[in-house]
Amino acid sequence: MIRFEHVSKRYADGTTAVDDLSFEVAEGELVTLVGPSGCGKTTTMKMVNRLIEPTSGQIFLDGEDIATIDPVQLRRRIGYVIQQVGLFPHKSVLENTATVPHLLGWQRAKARERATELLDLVGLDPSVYGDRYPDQLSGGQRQRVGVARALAADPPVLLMDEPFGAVDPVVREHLQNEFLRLQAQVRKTVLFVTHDIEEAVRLGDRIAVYGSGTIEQFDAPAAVLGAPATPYVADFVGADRGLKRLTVTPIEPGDLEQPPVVHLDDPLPKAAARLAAEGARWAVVLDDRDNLHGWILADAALAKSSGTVKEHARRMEAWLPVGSSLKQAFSSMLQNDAGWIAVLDGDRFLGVLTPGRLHEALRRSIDADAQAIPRAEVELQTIADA
Ligand SMILES: Nc1ncnc2c1ncn2[C@@H]1O[C@H](COP(=O)(O)OP(=O)(O)OP(=O)(O)O)[C@@H](O)[C@H]1O
Repeated sequence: MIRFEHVSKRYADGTTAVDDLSFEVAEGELVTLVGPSGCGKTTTMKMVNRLIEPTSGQIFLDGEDIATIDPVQLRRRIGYVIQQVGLFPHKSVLENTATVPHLLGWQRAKARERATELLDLVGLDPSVYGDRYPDQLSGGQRQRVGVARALAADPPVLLMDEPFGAVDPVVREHLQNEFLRLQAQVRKTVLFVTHDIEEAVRLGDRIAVYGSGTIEQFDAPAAVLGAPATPYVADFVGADRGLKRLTVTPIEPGDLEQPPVVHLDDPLPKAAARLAAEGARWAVVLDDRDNLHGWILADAALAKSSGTVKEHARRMEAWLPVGSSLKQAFSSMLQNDAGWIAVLDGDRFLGVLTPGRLHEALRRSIDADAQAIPRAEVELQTIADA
């Protein structure tokens, strides 16, 4: 979809910002460009929408050399989101979002309809925020409007230059999650610039790690973390690779524990007997369709009580869909102050992830990469057998 062939950019003062760069981004792929300040990420990105012209080399969009496309036409095919969102201060949120459809000559009603749909998509209720002005929004909300505006004309390509760089870490994580959900729906071809390796790992299907004007490694996040191509990359991704790996390691069904399960309509003595038989302190409570309801704690009174599990069950807030990252699991445990979290496939209960199992999954993932085999095939050695 986007292809760089031997692209270099030398500025008038002699600075070589980008040096003989060749790489390709597939359709629907999200590639993050990451590296320290001044390594040429922004220059790379701005050459795609011709805000900067290369000194040599060619860039192709969908097979077409962009040097042959009129820059205005080109930019209509490319959404652009930057850190200082650049919303028009005197236009409402809805009008800001409808900017490109207006420029493209869409009818007013159709442009407003599209803008409304997009605000919804980025998680801003149009009936609440549509008529506000940018200075009546938080930083995170302004960034969402920026994303909505960039998507308004449904361009196949999105360029995002540190779009979440100016918000605090909590809002940033929210925006990243929302953006991932959005991208799963809209599947744009995205180039995303960041200097934060954690963000690059979290969002990228692949990551381009920049050295000085060149790409040192272009690979899937797990490969960049697990097998850095050069000492420079190893240094850049940092010593706490194990922690970052939490971000890219999904929860798999094999990671889960199977605690005792009781149902909402079970009589309490039956539930108590179940817990006693398994020597468990708690059980997971499912409803009659085997969907997660919550959990129940073993206590002495349970066996003697009449009634059903329903009256004693507690709601479970800490749950995640299978495939979520171990990092999400870890933060959900911390946020909910829970010793375990339930893992679901749709509504179906699959099992629970405990801190011990989380740690094992992480070690398996590291060992699997070292041995280049699937995670499920790794046998963990304990200190005793080592
Ligand atoms: N107009 C310009 N004239 C001269 N040098 C420039 C110009 N724009 C950028 N540079 C230089 O080119 C190099 C690459 O800049 P670029 O903005 O692409 O880096 P970056 O990786 O995006 O950095 P940051 O993360 O700080 O935004 C830097 O050394 C920068 O100083």
